[in-house]
Amino acid sequence: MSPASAPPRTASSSPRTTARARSPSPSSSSPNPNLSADPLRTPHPFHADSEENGIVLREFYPHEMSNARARAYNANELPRPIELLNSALAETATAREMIRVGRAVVHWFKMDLRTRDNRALHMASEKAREAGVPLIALYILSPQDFEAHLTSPVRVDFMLRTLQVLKRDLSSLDIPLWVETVDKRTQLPGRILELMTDWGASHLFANIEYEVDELRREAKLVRMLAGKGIAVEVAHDTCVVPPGQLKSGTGNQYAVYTPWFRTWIRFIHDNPILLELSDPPGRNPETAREVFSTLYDCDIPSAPETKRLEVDDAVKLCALWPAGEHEAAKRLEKFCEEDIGSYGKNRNIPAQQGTSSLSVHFASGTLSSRTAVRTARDRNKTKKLDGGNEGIQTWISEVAWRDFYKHVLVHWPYVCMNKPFKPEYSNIEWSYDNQHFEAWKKGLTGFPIVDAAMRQLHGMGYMHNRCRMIVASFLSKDLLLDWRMGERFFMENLIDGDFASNNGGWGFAASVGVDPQPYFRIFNPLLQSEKFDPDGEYIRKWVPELRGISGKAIHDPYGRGASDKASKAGYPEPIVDHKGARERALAAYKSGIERDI
Ligand SMILES: Cc1cc2nc3c(=O)[nH]c(=O)nc-3n(C[C@H](O)[C@H](O)[C@H](O)COP(=O)(O)OP(=O)(O)OC[C@H]3O[C@@H](n4cnc5c(N)ncnc54)[C@H](O)[C@@H]3O)c2cc1C
Repeated sequence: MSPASAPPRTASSSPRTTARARSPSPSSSSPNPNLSADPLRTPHPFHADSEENGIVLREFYPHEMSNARARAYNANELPRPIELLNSALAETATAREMIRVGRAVVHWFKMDLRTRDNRALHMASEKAREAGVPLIALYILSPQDFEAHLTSPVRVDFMLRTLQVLKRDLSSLDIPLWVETVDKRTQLPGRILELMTDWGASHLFANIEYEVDELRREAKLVRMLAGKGIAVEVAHDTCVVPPGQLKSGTGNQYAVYTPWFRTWIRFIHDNPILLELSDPPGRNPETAREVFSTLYDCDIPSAPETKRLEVDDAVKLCALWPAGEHEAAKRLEKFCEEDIGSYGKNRNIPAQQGTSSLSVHFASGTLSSRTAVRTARDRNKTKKLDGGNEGIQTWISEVAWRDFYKHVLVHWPYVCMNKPFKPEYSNIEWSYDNQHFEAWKKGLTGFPIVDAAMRQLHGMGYMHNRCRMIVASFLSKDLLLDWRMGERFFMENLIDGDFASNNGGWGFAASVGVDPQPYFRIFNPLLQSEKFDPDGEYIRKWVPELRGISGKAIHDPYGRGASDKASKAGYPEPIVDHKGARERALAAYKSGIERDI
């Protein structure tokens, strides 16, 4: 669910909270900053200026980890958070085995908000069934976690709507869903212990979340509860292949996708159980409603104030993104029925509905990637993931990216600490030009494809993958802005915000992640626009100022003889010259990487 955490911010920068700043109307005048203007150089939170105990201090936690500490992880000199959890499980294994089932078994829902094909929920249900006791479902809402993890208001709204669906589904099986808000995130383990004790429950089941905070918290919880005679049992669920399973020929974790993907496929072929789907929970014993009567009419809370949507936005988003696992299943079915065959051809064209739009469901756990891969595979004429229909193969390879970035996060946990994958990339000198950042955020850069994409984000809480790459490359290469500002802004605004995928995507586009290619991977926004939005359909949809411009000028109105129309409509001139910006970026990357540290 989250990276290493940050403390609550004073104000939400989300465009859709009740205190939001609206996207400009087509006719409104824009700041239109350009490179020659004197830029505002207000210090930004990511602008480091002091160092203490090897950690670069920044205004907001998480601090960037020092290069020395990151290298210590790479040299296997520091235990990774997953290892802390594994040690806690190993050390308590005997004690946990001896714990007899109490009056109930509990499943703790986190980012796995579904009943179907949910590994830990299935284990919990089986445990309860074998012992003939009720299963209780628990969800703990932590506003501090939302702040710390930069969860967007659209995402919070989606999760709360999903909880309503989940509550109904569980209730139809006589399983109560107890939802509680915990003010301070540090109180969460203690509160779980209190609830388990009150309910007389002996076993807590949960799926593993792979972010640093969560792994550390779960390791503590396993030990703390074992000491009180309560067993915590965890399951790998969110990835098709659990992190840590795939090693290169030299026994190392892969940092490059293509060889990793080949091994991922082979591993699944060798372990078909990975695509076996778990049954949903069974019905609770009839006595459950009597014994735990107070747990059945628990209300789903509304969003914390800083994460609340305006009413009109809430209505719009509810229609755009219907919540819950049934919607996910319907969407998956429709995509596999109608679109997957042409996915390879259409997936890069943002004006088309060529992709599945399932990321919101993966991120909230209303759909498992196992179910997705299995469903797609079952449509194919072969059981091999790398054979048969090309569209199916390509889509499965995209779902695999999600696994890949989680594997990366688990092995190199310092990417959670605002750290580039290669420590030496920390030396690149970024810009903190606020006018540029504002223009990028608002979709007023004067680069139509960039502006369309940013406005899609504001309008839908979502952006097409091709456009995510374009705007991320534009921010980090053309504007040379610190990529972490963009990464954060995405998390604060995406409905499918997922730490590992977002961090991986930004790492790819800004060349600070695994397999960085700074000297080759600099997107030309104009060429991208012409190639992937050839008729300008996507641009016209999201940038109404440009609707009156026809032909190729849509991609570059000021460079292609449509200046009058564009400026009359209030559309800004380009804030940078791409060619010059490219040279500047190359020089900055080169000098940063080569600087000795
Ligand atoms: C800068 C940047 C930031 C991103 N941030 C996120 C994020 O916060 N959350 C998120 O889920 N995805 C993120 N992505 C990946 C990708 O853009 C989205 O997953 C995709 O656009 C979702 O649309 P879809 O469901 O229609 O995808 P489809 O094309 O239908 O793909 C199916 C699924 O495969 C997975 N997938 C596809 N491409 C990627 C990828 N490049 N990386 C990881 N998983 C992938 C997703 O789970 C997606 O739902 C980011 C990409 C970039 C370049």
